[in-house]
Amino acid sequence: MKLSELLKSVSILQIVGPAETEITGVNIDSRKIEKGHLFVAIKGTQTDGHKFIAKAIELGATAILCEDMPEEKIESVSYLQVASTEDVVGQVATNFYGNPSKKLKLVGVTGTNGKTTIATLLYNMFRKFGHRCGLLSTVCNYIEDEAIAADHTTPDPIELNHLLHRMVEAGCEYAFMECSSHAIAQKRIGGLTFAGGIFTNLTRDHLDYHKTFENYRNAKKAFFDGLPKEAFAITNADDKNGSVMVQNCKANIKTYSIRQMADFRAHIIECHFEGMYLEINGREVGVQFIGKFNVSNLLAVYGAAVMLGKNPEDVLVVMSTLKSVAGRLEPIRSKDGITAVVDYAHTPDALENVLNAIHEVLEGKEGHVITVCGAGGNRDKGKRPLMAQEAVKQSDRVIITSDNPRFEEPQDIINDMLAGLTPQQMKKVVSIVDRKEAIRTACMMAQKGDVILIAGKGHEDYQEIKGVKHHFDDREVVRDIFNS
Ligand SMILES: CC(=O)N[C@H]1[C@@H](OP(=O)(O)OP(=O)(O)OC[C@H]2O[C@@H](n3ccc(=O)[nH]c3=O)[C@H](O)[C@@H]2O)O[C@H](CO)[C@@H](O)[C@@H]1O[C@H](C)C(=O)N[C@@H](C)C(=O)N[C@H](CCC(=O)O)C(=O)O
Ligand SMILES: Nc1ncnc2c1ncn2[C@@H]1O[C@H](COP(=O)(O)OP(=O)(O)OP(=O)(O)O)[C@@H](O)[C@H]1O
Ligand SMILES: N[C@H](CCC[C@H](N)C(=O)O)C(=O)O
Ligand SMILES: [Mg+2]
Repeated sequence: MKLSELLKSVSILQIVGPAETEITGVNIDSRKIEKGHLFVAIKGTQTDGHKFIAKAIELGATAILCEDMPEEKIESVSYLQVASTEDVVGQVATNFYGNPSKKLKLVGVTGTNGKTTIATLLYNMFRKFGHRCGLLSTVCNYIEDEAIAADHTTPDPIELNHLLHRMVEAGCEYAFMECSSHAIAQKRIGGLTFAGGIFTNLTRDHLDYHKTFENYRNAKKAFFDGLPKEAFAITNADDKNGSVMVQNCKANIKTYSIRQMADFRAHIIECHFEGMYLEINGREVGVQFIGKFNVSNLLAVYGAAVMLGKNPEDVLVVMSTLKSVAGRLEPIRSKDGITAVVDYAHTPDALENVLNAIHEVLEGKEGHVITVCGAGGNRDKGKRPLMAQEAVKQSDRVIITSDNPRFEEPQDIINDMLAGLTPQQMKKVVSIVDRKEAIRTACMMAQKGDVILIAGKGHEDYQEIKGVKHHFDDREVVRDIFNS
């Protein structure tokens, strides 16, 4: 692609070197540069991409997009200066891959919890409607049936546009994606054209990165500020930030609620371990999910499907066939009548909700609740004591253990969690650093009718310790224990 074509709609402050050249690829990481690539130098949280300009050229970069012009320049290389590389990299990536989001109906989901669930259910639903679809999510990316491992919730702008381009090539009509707050703040979704946006909820998470709750909220809001007027924006009227999100949104705004008047409304008629019976906008439907929060998630799915032009009755028929997403309230039963539930709850709010869901189902029955949970290392420390409090509030026994310690000492993380508890609360808590031992202990404590919640890692099949991912899967561990 010609450099001028690649930089369409990008405001360039200065060009040094050849104004036109043929570009074979775009990269923000010097280590991935190949001959003929454009290297985009970005100032990051760990280092400054500008430091790797020389390295990129050595590897074959023929053009450099930067904020600061390097002092030493090479004659054959084009240097293009912009005010903010982060602001324009999305547009450049989109241009390079032929504007794939415009050729798809792209729906983005943002909020603290529920993104993976909603995006995945929409992908499953639209495939059941017979459409070719793509999915970008924390668990895995998909182009129709082809699974492509995901290492971020939202990929970097280059990979993101590459994946969307591959979806277009594969004949996809729809793409559903999660928009993490990091991704929005870092403009990974810059330049994309969305057909719709969904807001789930906003509670505490990622304050290590955003510093204040307000910054975190504004990052999410920026997604809705950027939606075009042709798009729809579906927001959760039950969340106190639901209306803030769409304050400056030009799109067609719709609301959903399980508590008040809204465009999309639902209430629970009946609930058991296998699922719920719901009324959605006046029609009844049986679903294979539990938990009030899943009613909200399903409403968001319903709303988006209707806004994408589907007939409400058909949507409910397909909805009744949808199954829970990997590692989200995934039940595993023992021969002796114990139920383990593996869930990805890794915020105080998610823990509260998941435990609520378990109690809603247990209501009137004998069983106790035993919770196994930890907190991730090198992430928001403030959430740790709050997570322990939530676990203790609604469990009969709690085993505090390790999640992904990353570069922290596991015992330090556990201590941060325990610091949130009173001596009285401590009486129902034990801490066991080794996660497998913690799960085994919970299984030993449990009796017929009890529920063991294993929270935090959901679908993850690894435990990340000091930069190394060791194989670890909560579901596998609990199945082995149940079968032995
Ligand atoms: C804090 C954070 O989000 N960091 C992301 C950010 O990296 P950064 O700003 O720290 O980059 P940096 O390491 O300082 O490097 C600056 C620039 O120099 C470049 N570089 C660096 C080294 C080199 O040799 N050559 C080179 O060119 C880098 O490619 C980069 O462009 O931009 C990178 C490219 O997009 C991301 O890979 C990286 O994700 C890190 C690894 C990460 O762990 N992110 C997590 C927190 C994250 O993004 N999570 C959210 C989900 C959270 C949720 O659950 O909601 C996600 O979307 O996955
Ligand atoms: N609507 C919701 N409200 C509150 N909690 C929820 C909701 N949906 C799911 N959860 C809880 O949050 C956990 C994570 O759900 P999910 O993976 O769908 O969220 P996410 O927003 O994609 O998370 P991440 O930011 O880590 O990608 C679930 O395992 C469940 O415990
Ligand atoms: N995407 C989230 C996932 C957290 C999952 C939990 N298992 C942890 O490691 O903290 C994050 O990176 O904060
Ligand atoms: Mg997710």
